[in-house]
Amino acid sequence: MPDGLKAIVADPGGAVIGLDFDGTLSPIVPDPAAARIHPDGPAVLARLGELVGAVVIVTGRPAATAVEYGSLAGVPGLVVLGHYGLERWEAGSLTAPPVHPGLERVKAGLPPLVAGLDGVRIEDKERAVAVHTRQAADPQATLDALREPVAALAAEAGLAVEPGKFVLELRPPGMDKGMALSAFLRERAARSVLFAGDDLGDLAAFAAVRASGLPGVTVFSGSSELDVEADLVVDGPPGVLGLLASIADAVESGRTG
Ligand SMILES: O=P(O)(O)OC[C@H]1O[C@H](O[C@H]2O[C@H](CO)[C@@H](O)[C@H](O)[C@H]2O)[C@H](O)[C@@H](O)[C@@H]1O
Repeated sequence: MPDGLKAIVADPGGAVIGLDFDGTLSPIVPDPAAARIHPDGPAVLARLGELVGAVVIVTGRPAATAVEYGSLAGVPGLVVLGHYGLERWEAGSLTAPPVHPGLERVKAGLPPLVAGLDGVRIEDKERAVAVHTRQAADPQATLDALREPVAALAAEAGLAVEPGKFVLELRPPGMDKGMALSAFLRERAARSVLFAGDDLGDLAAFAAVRASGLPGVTVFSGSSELDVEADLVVDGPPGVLGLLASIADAVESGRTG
């Protein structure tokens, strides 16, 4: 067992368990609106929420969408940091900054830019917009063709481009999953940390785990789409949830044994 996991099990009250949503708790599907948490997810997270210091989901989704698609409203103590940390959902309440003024510009500019590109989908997330190519005949070539014009539009609007699995997101700059996780670790005075993710946007959170100076574990939710170095590599959402359940088992057996 990696040292970070041993620290979590030995002192669960000081542990922060950070989790990405899409590709980590929810299997990747062609239509972003059809994504739902793995069936074991809500029960495993509810169990873990009773055992550790905090469970926090750090996602590119709006926080309320992750709560809805994850059936997560009943998870004890859960915090959801949406839009890469711009939004915070906790105990049923959402706090979020005003919508970035550049969003209007990109919402108007994107449809003509993708017109004629079959299978390209625009996801309007209110505080960000995502351009998806997963449903195009050649998702990678379509994504590559869009990189430059999307970057130019984002720059005009004062927005950042966040690349991911067959997606380019245009979102407000100045925040990422690493900054969000680091601030949360300080807020909770964490004594250990685990972060599980599957995509490029999660790398900042992996770096934050390493920079925290805490006993920590990075967990990559593996698939054929991306290869990333982490302390542990598991097989997609079932693998992540299996790992979380085994942490809960170990904590509980430490209490009784
Ligand atoms: O930070 P996350 O929770 O991983 O969210 C990142 C983006 O995930 C979603 O897109 C990804 O999942 C879709 C559903 O499985 C898939 O169709 C798409 O190809 C993936 O890129 C979501 O739609 C975005 O809004 C999230 O920001």
